[in-house]
Amino acid sequence: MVIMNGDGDKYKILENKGLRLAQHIYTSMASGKKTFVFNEVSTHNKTKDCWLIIEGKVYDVTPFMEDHPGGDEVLLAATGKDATSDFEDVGHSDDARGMMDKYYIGEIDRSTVPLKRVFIGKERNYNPDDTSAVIIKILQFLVPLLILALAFAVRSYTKDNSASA
Ligand code: HEM
Repeated sequence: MVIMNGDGDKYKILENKGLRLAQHIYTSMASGKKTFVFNEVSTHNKTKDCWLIIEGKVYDVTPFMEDHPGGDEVLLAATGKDATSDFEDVGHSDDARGMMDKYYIGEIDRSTVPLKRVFIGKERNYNPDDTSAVIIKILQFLVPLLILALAFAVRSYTKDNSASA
């Protein structure tokens, strides 16, 4: 099953021992550059050696760290994971996106990226034609009516009896 979040990102839902995991589906195409595995990219997480994964591509932003307008700390904090949503959430300009090519070093092997847990809500068995719910509603009216009718019957029975006595 494939779902889409509010930002238009697509996720493939995988079931694993009752746990639902969502794997980000990237729209970018492989480009013939080197393909890295996640563990390799993750080791580049220092001030003088910083690689990022954004939309399925790997960027070596080491030379850009000092000049990054958002600071080097945010870049470091975005290492060791898929930084796509971090990058998107900031709302980077077209200029910023244009700069990315300079730092692009290859693709990430998507199957090696740890799955991200996303909350997709509880499944509800909502059924507008739920007959049991309709029966309960009818019973809610009928039961008090039956009790009332029974009370009247008992009352008129005892009245008749006392009148004939
Ligand atoms: C190759 C990767 C990146 C490039 C080339 C880049 C470039 C830029 C540029 C040019 C700006 C100035 C504002 C703009 O033009 O949008 C900026 C701002 C910023 N960036 Fe990045 N960025 C990158 C990755 C990231 C990542 C992964 C984060 C993590 C959250 C991040 C966080 C920020 C923040 C917080 C600002 C400051 C926004 C503000 O104060 O308005 N950037 N970036």
